[in-house]
Amino acid sequence: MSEIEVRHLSKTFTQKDLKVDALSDINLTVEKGDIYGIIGMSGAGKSTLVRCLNFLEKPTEGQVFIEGRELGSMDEKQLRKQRMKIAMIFQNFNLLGQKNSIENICFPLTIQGKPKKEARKRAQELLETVGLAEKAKSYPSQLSGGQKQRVAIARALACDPSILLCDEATSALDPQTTESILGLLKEINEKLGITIVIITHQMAVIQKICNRVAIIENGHLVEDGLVTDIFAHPKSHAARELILRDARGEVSSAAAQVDEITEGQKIRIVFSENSAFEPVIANMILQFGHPVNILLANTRNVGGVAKGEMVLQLPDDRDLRFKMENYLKDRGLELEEVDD
Ligand SMILES: Nc1ncnc2c1ncn2[C@@H]1O[C@H](COP(=O)(O)OP(=O)(O)OP(=O)(O)O)[C@@H](O)[C@H]1O
Repeated sequence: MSEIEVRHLSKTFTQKDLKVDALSDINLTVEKGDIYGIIGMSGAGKSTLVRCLNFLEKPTEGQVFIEGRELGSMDEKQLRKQRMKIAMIFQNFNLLGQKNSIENICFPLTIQGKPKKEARKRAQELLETVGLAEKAKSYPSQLSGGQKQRVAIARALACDPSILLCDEATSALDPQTTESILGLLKEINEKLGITIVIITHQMAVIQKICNRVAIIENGHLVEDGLVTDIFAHPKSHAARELILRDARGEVSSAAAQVDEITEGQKIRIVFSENSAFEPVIANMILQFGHPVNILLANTRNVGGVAKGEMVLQLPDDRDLRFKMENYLKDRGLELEEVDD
C-alpha cells in the first residue's frame, strides 16, 4: 500500500466571477520512506497540491488516500486525528513569537492533552534530535533562520508523524543553512522512517535529497519519476527549463556565455563523472578540425551519485553538426537539444 495516493485531483478556486484552475487531474503516488519532491515555477500549484494532501485545502474533484484511507470519506474528527500524523513545516517557520523553543515544541503536545512534564521531556529530546539542545529557552527572535527551522522541525515531529510535508522549507535560507537543514531532513527520513514530501522551486534541493520527483506546470503534472532518470533524460519542457535554470545559476560565468551566444544548435549531454567524456570531445574536435563551444560544464550530486553535464554549441553548418552528433552518439552519449 502506498503512503500517499492522489487520484484525479483537481482544484478550482472561485472568487465572484473569477475561476482559477489551480490543479487539473493530478495523479501521483508516494511510497513509504520516499523523499518525494514536487517542483514547479511560481504559481504552478505546488502549495495548493501540498495543502490538498492533508485536506487543509479540499479538492474540487478527485481523491487523496493516506495509507489506503481516503481523506474525503472522513468526518472532521477523523480528519483532525489523521492530520496529527501529517506534520508540516513552512518557509516562514510559523513559530509562536511569545513562546521559547521548548514551549513552541510542547504546544501541539499540550493541545493533545499530554501532561506538561511529559511534554517538556519529549520537547527536550526533540531539541536534541535537531541539534539545538542549548537553545531551549531562546525565543524565535533570538534564533537564526536555520535555528528557527530546526525548532519548527522539532515541533513537527512532536506528534510522531508518519509524513512530513515541507512547503518551501529552505527557500528563506542561505545555501549553507539550506544544506544543513536538508541534511537534517534526510537524517529524519532515514532514522525515524518518516516519509517526506518537499515542495520547492529549486532543482538543487530535489537533487540533493529526493529520490522521486513530480514536475508541476500550470496546474498539470507534466512529468514524474526517479530523480536520477529525470535529471539524465528530462522529457518535459518544464523539467529541462528547471534543470538548466539551476545549472546556469551555479555556473554564473558560463551563464554569461549562454546569454551572449544565441546562434547555433545547443545540445545537453549528461554523463557519469568517471566516464571518459573529455577525451571524446577533444577527439571529436581533432577529427572534424572544427571547434565547439562549451557553454556549460558542471558536476552535480544527483541522488548521491556524481553526474556531469555539459551544454555544447555545435557549428552552424548542418552537415558538420549532424556528423558531430552521430560521433557523440556512436560513443554511447545521449544528447538532447536545448532551447534558447
Ligand atoms: N485561495 C486562493 N484563491 C484563489 N486563487 C488561489 C488561491 N490559492 C492559490 N490560488 C491560485 O492558484 C494558483 C496556484 O497557486 P499556488 O500557491 O498553489 O502555486 P505555487 O506553485 O505554490 O506558487 P509559489 O511557488 O509562488 O508559492 C495560482 O494561480 C494562485 O493565484
